[in-house]
Amino acid sequence: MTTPVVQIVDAAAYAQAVEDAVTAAAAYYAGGTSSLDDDAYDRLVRGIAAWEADHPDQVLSGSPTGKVAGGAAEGDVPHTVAMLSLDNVFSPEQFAAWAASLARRLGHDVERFSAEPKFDGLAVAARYTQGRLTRLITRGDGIAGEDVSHAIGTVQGLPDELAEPVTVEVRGEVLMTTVQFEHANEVRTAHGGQPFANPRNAAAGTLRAKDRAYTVAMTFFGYGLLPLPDTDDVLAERLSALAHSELMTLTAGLGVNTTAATLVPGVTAATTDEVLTRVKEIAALRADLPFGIDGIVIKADLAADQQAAGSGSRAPRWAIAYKLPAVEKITRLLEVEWNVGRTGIIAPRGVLEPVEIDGSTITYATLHNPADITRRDLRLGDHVMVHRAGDVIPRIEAPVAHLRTGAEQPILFPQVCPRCGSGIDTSQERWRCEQGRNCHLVASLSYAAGRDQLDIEGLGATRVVQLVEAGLVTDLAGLFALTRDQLLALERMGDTSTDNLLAALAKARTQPLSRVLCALGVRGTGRSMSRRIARHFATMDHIRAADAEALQQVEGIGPEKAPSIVAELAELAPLIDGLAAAGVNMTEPGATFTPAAAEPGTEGTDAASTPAAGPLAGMTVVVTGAMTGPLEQLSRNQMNELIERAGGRSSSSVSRKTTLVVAGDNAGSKRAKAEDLGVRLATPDEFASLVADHLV
Ligand SMILES: NC(=O)c1ccc[n+]([C@@H]2O[C@H](COP(=O)([O-])OP(=O)(O)OC[C@H]3O[C@@H](n4cnc5c(N)ncnc54)[C@H](O)[C@@H]3O)[C@@H](O)[C@H]2O)c1
Ligand SMILES: [Zn+2]
Repeated sequence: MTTPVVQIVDAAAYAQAVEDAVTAAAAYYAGGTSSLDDDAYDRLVRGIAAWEADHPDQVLSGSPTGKVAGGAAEGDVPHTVAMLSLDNVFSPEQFAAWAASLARRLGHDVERFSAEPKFDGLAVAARYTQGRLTRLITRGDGIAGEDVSHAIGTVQGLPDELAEPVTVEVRGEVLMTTVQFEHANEVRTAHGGQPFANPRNAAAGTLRAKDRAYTVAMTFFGYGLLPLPDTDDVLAERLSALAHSELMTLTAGLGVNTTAATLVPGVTAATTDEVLTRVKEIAALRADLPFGIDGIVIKADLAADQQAAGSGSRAPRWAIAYKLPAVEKITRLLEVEWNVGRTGIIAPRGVLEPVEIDGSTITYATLHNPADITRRDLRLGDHVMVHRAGDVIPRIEAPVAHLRTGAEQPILFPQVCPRCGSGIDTSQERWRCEQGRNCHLVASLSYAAGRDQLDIEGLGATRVVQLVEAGLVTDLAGLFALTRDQLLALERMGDTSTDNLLAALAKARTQPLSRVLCALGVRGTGRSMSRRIARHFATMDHIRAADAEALQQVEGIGPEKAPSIVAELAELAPLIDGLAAAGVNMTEPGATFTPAAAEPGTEGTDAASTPAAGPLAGMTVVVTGAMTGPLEQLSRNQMNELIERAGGRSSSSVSRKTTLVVAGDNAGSKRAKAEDLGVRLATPDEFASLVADHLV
């Protein structure tokens, strides 16, 4: 898996690319505030390298290629032995080619490899004098680094004192575990600071920061042990002769954290195949690790092989980084949705500008709870670092705060349950609908009682909650079994309200089939689809008898929707039976069912061609603007019902297929479009007289 490179077309583009890369690297190493994610940076640098390979005489001296830290970092504490970077491979083939070239250089196969995780943090050298930690130095440009000794004491795994009073340098990676990162951002934002975009940036920024009002913990993993000028000769000689794996055992023995303490300890391997097996194992465990890794480091284990191979100016020849696909990308947070789970938990979910991570396009990411959003100071429109590893649901790691423009908006939290409209229990971090598991029932009953469905006046959300909480209703059919006494026993239900509700329920029983069907809330059957189905099949029995193929006779139902409607109706069978038993109407007035012709798909089998009678027969009608006169009280849905009762088809957009546009007051673009296309226009009054016989 190789990430495609950025294509550089000419010298000007090359110069720009170099400038962009140097700026990004400087920001990255200085405080973790690059505007590029690693993948974007790596593609840029590979593009630069590709161009330089073709134009060796035009390489700019500022180019990041071939330099430690892209030439962007420096320092004034010289390293005793250069602290280099690593070359990369991305596939088994590239790894095999590297091993083969190393073997050629050595004159024999590598005696033994070591393989260990490549920690995604930053390299430091920790100098111990007679067992005491005296100095902490960054990698810098590889030759000299920056003194960050102020961080001593905040890095777990790097003891102040070793188990033995030896003078040595331990090299390794400082990082933040996921938990340390979340804590660091919480503390930081609580102090009015901006959150770090990811653990690596957080570690880089924290390690270099001096005089902060607060301290946050980091973690160290050692992967190198070498003598210092003051190390006694015996030890110095011993360290220079030990294999990498032996040095690691020694390091752990001195009390320093190493890979041995992780789920993915370093191992040795005799062959490249064994190495590749280990690479796969580590890759598979990546998502479960409590810290980030971006690859596997493979080293020639024996000191003799290392010494024979030597090092280049940027990287040793005896080690290679087998890079794993990037799991982090920067994208934008467009919206936050609030979804209600089965148990009533109201969970936020981020809607992202689609971004590809490791071959999948990511459009959503989990956000845990409202407190989490506040803690991380997330805003709508923010650039965010999105993390996705393995099959784990993508998560927003943090905002990329330094990319803010000021146009970002606060994320609004819901005031009521977004599904059923009840109150929200905010006493815990995870918000929950006060209805808990009943939330869904309250929502579906409220929907069924709505104006465009059964239109049950007096049955608002509050009353539904009351009925559900009193245990009087457990499904839609239960509404029709409510007795006068039961209702009277409820709080705030007097004689009048009770009678009104019972009358509204009696009226609801007589609603046309289209509205009953809509009230069931079958996915994919909103108002207009319910009307089309009801007009096509005329009775609930015909609908229930229809298979997926028969359902596809209805305009707008395709091969995907049909089976899911059939399945959902089958699931709803007991409820539909209950409604029928409660006396709810199951027929569509004015509609007759004509079974489809034997050959499906031929002329005359779709709903539109079911010969419809009425003044609007064969017409497609669009309503726009405010209705007046006899139509004034009608909702859009009721207007559409009227159109269909009168034999027409209702539509919401004007096209060449539109036959009539009913344009009321303040009709805007639809009216203009109708005029453009020469579609017939009618005022609400003209239309009312046209369909007078069908007005109820
Ligand atoms: N986003 C940006 O703008 C930006 C800018 C510059 C660099 N970067 C990123 O930094 C990386 C390149 O930086 P680099 O030169 O520091 O190299 P690197 O991180 O790819 O590899 C070398 C480093 O790996 C580390 N390492 C981790 N585990 C190790 C182990 N077990 N053994 C030995 N070394 C181990 C050491 O710190 C070593 O210096 C790239 O991934 C690049 O994307 C990003
Ligand atoms: Zn709810």
